[in-house]
Amino acid sequence: MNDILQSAPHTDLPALSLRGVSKRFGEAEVVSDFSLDLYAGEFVALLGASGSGKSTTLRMLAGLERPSSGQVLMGGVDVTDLRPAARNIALMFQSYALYPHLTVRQNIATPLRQALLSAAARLPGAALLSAKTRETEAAINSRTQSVAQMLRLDGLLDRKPGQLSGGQQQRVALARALVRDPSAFLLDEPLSNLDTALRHTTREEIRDLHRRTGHAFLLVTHDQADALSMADRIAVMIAGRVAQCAPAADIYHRPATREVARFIGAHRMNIFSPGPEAASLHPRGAQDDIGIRPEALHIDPKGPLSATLQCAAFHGEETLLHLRSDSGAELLAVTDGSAPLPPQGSKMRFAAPAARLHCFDAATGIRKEIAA
Ligand SMILES: Nc1ncnc2c1ncn2[C@@H]1O[C@H](COP(=O)(O)OP(=O)(O)OP(=O)(O)O)[C@@H](O)[C@H]1O
Repeated sequence: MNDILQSAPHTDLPALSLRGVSKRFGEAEVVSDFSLDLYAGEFVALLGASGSGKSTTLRMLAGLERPSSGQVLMGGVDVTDLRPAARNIALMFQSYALYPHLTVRQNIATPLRQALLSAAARLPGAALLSAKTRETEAAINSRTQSVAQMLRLDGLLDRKPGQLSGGQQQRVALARALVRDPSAFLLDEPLSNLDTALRHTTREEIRDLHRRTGHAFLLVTHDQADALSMADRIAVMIAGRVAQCAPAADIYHRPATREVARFIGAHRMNIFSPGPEAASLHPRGAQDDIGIRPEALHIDPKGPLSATLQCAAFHGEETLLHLRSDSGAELLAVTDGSAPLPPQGSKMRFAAPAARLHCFDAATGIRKEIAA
């Protein structure tokens, strides 16, 4: 009993590892040769477009799906063939599906009751008959109370889910996932049902929970703002493969491939194919692709890049300029929302600091370093 209530031992080995894991459904390989180490205390986000294989990866970690090849390890032990219940992993899905007829206390305690009490001992009144059941119930109650306190739910324990706000329900779901003190915590799009304001507070809460528990957290999301704001490292998944796994700032400033560059960033990176226009930004543009983020371009009458304003979209703090470059490429630039703008159809010129330019091999799309 105490084994389940105690924290997982902290070792130097990763809490969770994927070693060359692939998954095929029929002919289609939806996850290819995926390797990742997740240590206790780390928060990693698996970020990718819909269909890139994120949930399948998470399901293989949780034991809900068997890899076609490769291994899943926990604390260095091969768990590839272990069923979900035998892995000490908490999984939280998009819909947090609380039991509506149970109180918050009962909802949180359910995973422990199922793990620690027999079906007979879970019946109402069973605790009156057996001292052992009473002792287990007391331990479950105390653990429930401490997890509820951690998530600021202790004043709400006797309410039913229907009497809670969306954010409170979310915290109950987190508490229920945490109550068994898992060695890893997997979150599958946990914020997708929340409105914008609640999303911001819940991000903070999950981040805070991670700091306080010291567990290994893996978040699956298609929303880069969620990944950037919560995770220490982001694994960008493109078509079943990890295209890059690095801290958020590295992925933004030094994307490993053209695809990652286009995927990360509030606005899609401008990427020029080799030619005079790319070469006007950097000599390497004669043979390589040159990229520049819209937010790194600035209006400069003497700048090398000339384009025609197609339309401007005002967003308050900033204005998005949709332009067409002289070679006919679409171009996006961001300017200060308070700056006056020329009328549609005007010719404008832009410059970009050399340090903000990105260079990619035109054939493979792989990043090449360029001197600033
Ligand atoms: N049981 C299954 N049988 C066949 N194909 C499947 C199965 N589960 C997933 N797939 C396919 O595998 C691919 C990856 O799906 P997955 O759900 O892992 O992607 P995802 O990145 O999590 O997407 P989303 O963000 O939309 O949930 C998709 O093309 C999906 O249709």
